[in-house]
This record gives sequence, C-alpha cells and structure tokens, in this order.
Amino acid sequence: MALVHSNGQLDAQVELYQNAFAVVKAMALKSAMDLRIADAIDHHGGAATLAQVAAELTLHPSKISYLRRLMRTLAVCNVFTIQHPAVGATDEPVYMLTPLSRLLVGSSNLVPFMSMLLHPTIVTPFLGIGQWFQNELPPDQCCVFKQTHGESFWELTSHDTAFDAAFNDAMVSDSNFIVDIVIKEHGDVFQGISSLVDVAGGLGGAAQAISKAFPKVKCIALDLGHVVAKAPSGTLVEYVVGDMFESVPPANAVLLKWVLHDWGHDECVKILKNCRKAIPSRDVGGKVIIIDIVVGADSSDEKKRELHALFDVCLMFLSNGIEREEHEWNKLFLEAGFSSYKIMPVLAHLAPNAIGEDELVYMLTSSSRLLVGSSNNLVSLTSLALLPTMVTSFLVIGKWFHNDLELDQCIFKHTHGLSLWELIDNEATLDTHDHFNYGMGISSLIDIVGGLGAAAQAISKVKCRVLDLGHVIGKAPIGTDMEYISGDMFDNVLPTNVVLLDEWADTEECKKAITSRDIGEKVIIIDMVVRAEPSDLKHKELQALYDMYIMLANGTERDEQQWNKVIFEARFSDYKITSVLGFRSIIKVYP
Ligand SMILES: C[S@@+](CC[C@H](N)C(=O)[O-])C[C@H]1O[C@@H](n2cnc3c(N)ncnc32)[C@H](O)[C@@H]1O
Repeated sequence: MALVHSNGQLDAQVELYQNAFAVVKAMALKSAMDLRIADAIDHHGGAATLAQVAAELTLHPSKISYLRRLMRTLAVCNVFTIQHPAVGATDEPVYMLTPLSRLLVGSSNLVPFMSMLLHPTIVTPFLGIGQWFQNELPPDQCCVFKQTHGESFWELTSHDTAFDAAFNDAMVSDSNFIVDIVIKEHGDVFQGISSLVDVAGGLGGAAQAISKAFPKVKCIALDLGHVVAKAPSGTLVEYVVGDMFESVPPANAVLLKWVLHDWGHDECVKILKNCRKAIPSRDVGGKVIIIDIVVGADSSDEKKRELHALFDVCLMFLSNGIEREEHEWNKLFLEAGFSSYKIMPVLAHLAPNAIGEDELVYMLTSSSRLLVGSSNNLVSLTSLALLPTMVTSFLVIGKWFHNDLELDQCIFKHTHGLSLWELIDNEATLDTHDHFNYGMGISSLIDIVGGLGAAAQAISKVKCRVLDLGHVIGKAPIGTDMEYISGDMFDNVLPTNVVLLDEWADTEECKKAITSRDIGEKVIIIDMVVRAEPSDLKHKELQALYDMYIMLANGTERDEQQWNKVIFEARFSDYKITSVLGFRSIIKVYP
C-alpha cells in the first residue's frame, strides 16, 4: 500500500518537474535557433554528425561536449532525431531534422516568430507575475509587461528600433506561413474581392501574400507611422499610415490578422465599427476577414487546448489582450453592428463552449497536491527551476557557445559574474539562497515516502551529521538531533559509517571517510542515473531537461558508465543502483 502511494507521488513529482522545466525546453529551442543548428543540419542534406554541426556553427572547441548535451535535449523534445549507429559499428550518431525543425529552415521559416516569443524583453515580464497578482490593478490596467519595462508593448516598439524590427519580422514570418495555408485551403474567401485593407497589417506580410495569389485584388496595409516607415518598397501593396481607432480606408474587404486579440472588448468594438464603415454592404461582397484564435475550438485536441490557454495567458501578461471563445466573438460582432459571421476551421475547429466562469470548479491534481501543506511541499524546489537568476542565464546560451570555456566557465558565471555557489553565498541574494537551501532540504520527502519508510525511521535513530559550507550551516535549524558541521567536501569528509550524498555532490573525499564494507560502511548517493532508453518518455524528457538545467552551473547528469568511472576512480570496490525514486536512483557505493 505504501509503495502504491509513493509511486503515485513520484509520478506526480515527475509531472510537476516537467511543468517547471518547460522553461528549459523553451530555452533549448531558443539556443537551437540562436545557433542556427537546424540550418547547419539542413546544409548537410538534413542529416549531420555532431562534428559536422559544430564545424558549421563555428563553435569554440571547448563547447563540443555541451553541444552533445544540448542536442540530446532537443532530440528528446522532438526538435531533431538521433540515428544511432548499429551495435558494434564505429560510426558517429547522426542528427536529423524533424517536421518541427523543418519549420526553422528555408526561405519562409518561423525562426523570427519563435525567436520573438523567446526574446528576453518578452520572457523577463513573466518572472514578475507573482508580484503583479498581489498588487492592485492600476487605473490604467497596467499589465505585467508595463510593470517590468515601464511602458506598454506598443510604446516600447515605437522607439526601440531593434525590438520593433524583431517584432515586425516575427509577424511577417507568421503571415507568410499561415496566409499561404489560408489561400490554399480557403482561397474562396478572397474570391470576388476587388480591394482589401489589411488593418494593423505591420510590414504587410499577409497583404503581400494575398496580392501575389490574387493580383486583381488591390491590397492596402494600414499601420502606425513608425511601422509603415520601414515597409518594403517595390511591392504591389500600398502602405498607408493611420490609426484604426480613428478610421479605416474604404475597401471591399478588411483583413484583421492577429489584431483583435491584443485589445479589450470596448477597443475591439471601436475597431470593428470603423471596419464596418469602410466596407460596402454584404450584397456587394463587403466583409471583414479575421484570422485569430477561437478558444474552445476542437477541445478534444489536447495540444490545441493547451496552446490556446498559453496564448491567452501570454497576451494577458504582455498587452492586456485576450483570446476569445465563440460566444465572446459573437458579442463583439453584434455590438459592432454586424449581421452574421461564419467561422472556418483553418487553425482550430469550432466547438462552441458557453459555460460561464462561475460554473467551473478548479480542483487539485496529484502534482499540484505536492505544492500544498505546511511542510514537505515542493514549492521551493519547483521554484528553484524558475528563479529569475536561473532563467536569465538561459537567455545567453547562444552567445556562450561561441566563447572559450576557459574564459567564462559555466553559463551561470558568464551571466552573473559569479558561480552559482558564490552567488548563493552572497547575502545580497537571499531569494536564491533561501529557495536553494530550503528546496534542497525538502527533497528528503522522497526518502520518507519512497517505499523506504523503514530506512527513514532507521535514519532518525542513527547519529546524523550534516556537512555543508559555512554560510549554509549558519542557517541550520536549531533544536534537532542533527549535528551540523561546517566544511568543504573537497577538503575532508569526517570518518563515519555511512555517507549520504544528495544531488549536486561529488564522491572524491567520501572514500576516505569510510573504510570497511564488512561492518556495513557505504556511501549512499541519491542522484540521477541517465538511462539510454528509459521506457517512460516522461522520464526520458525530464532526464535530458535536468541535465541541461544543471549544465548552467557546470554540473552534469551521469549515465551508469560515467558513474562507474567516478566510483572506481575514487577507488571504491563496488556499487549497486536501485531505481526507486521516480527520475532519481539510490546508488549504494562500497569501500
Ligand atoms: C500583432 S501585430 C499584427 C500585425 C499583422 N496583422 C500580422 O498579423 O502580421 C499588431 C499590429 O498592430 C499595429 N497597431 C497597434 N496600434 C495600432 C493603431 N492604433 N492603428 C493601426 N495599427 C496599430 C502594430 O503596429 C502592429 O503592427
């Protein structure tokens, strides 16, 4: 019974970590785009060895082993696939493009759009969400983006030329991709139109694609002055400076692609009213074409459901925008004076969902249950993965790969000028310090509920000493049976029967602390043993993501071969691995 309970908890913990490490997944993708790994593989005909990728990327040779680890993470996340050589063959593994990474190569690739989603200006506001929720919403309904940057998204794009260029290019890449599909699958929507105005059309990516496919349609792109000033010349599209809240130039049809989701209800009604004034009646072909998300559409597709929710929350934090369900769209259209509408399932299928918010009941899942309770909850440990100090390090990985490792050591030091341990030791960074130490302490939950109840009881009867650096021991709780010793594991580990090594630790000095297997002396390591092909995909993903995370501080997750090397080099005689802790294992090491 106890085992069933703990297995459930360990599975829930894997799921919890997977959610926290979604940020690592996103940052691995960002690194692949910054380094242009997909292009490097594409140049080799869609399949390349690590050496070929590295040569193509002109990485510093000291970073090659890190590239291998990044590639493993990307393969687990389905960005690339790895083709391993046949057993016994001496060939190198080959990395290949997947349907996903094929979208990152070629002339109309999605790199500008994906890079915008992971741009530091977009990512950093997410780190302040908790604080934003606690404060009163200011009268100007300032969103998290404005709280972080001191100005709204559109205010920032109006003067930050580099960010504005990145944003406009991102929108063009999305338009090239999706409007092409709209034209192929629903081209009839543009039939019979003689003129079209792409309202808030940016650099006119959509208008250009439409005018190419339908040369008889006169296409106009309307946007703010600073955007139109950068519009390309020599196209069939006419660019017009204007404000959609004031007026929209007359045309047969109006296109609103990914515009209305940026605005609240009243603003959308205003924009739609101006669009309505710009078009003729329905009898002569007047219409507004909206390309946007309908939340709840195809709710049986879990991936789309998740993506709709993520887009909505992203807009909420970035621009006070909203992704709408069909009934919300309906309300907008009626208030703006339109007579009817039709939804075409290009990006999502229609599935009306009219449940009011107050009827929904939110419940804990097995993984969120690990975040509640006064003791032994995993909040600190999970927060550790998402600490701003960690996330900001990920934002510079692309650049780090090109430098000499000797010069800036690990990614963390490259970003913060201090190693993780030096930063934790720094009194000024209490947040990191507390999360780290409290989070590490709480990992003992696993020992207690992990089917090892008897062992945990035994531990409480055993004389236990804790060795750590002075600044950590300085914060140790008082009134426990534990003896806390300040020391450096690289200098000396005190003689004892059993040494318990949790994550982040090393084995060197431990051998000296214990001497004889006959009297039960051993080192117990609680850590990850990376398995080449774990049967469970979730474990496989988590192992790779954890390895990438720990790479920030120059750590590494080891497979059994690497553990074997460390253990025998420290002159232990034997070891035994027991995989009982979800994604982690117990390794008993004997003198
Ligand atoms: C999310 S982008 C969409 C661009 C384009 N429709 C697309 O999908 O590629 C929103 C656009 O709205 C424009 N915009 C913001 N406020 C505007 C206004 N008051 N009048 C006209 N355009 C505006 C921005 O400059 C930006 O180009």
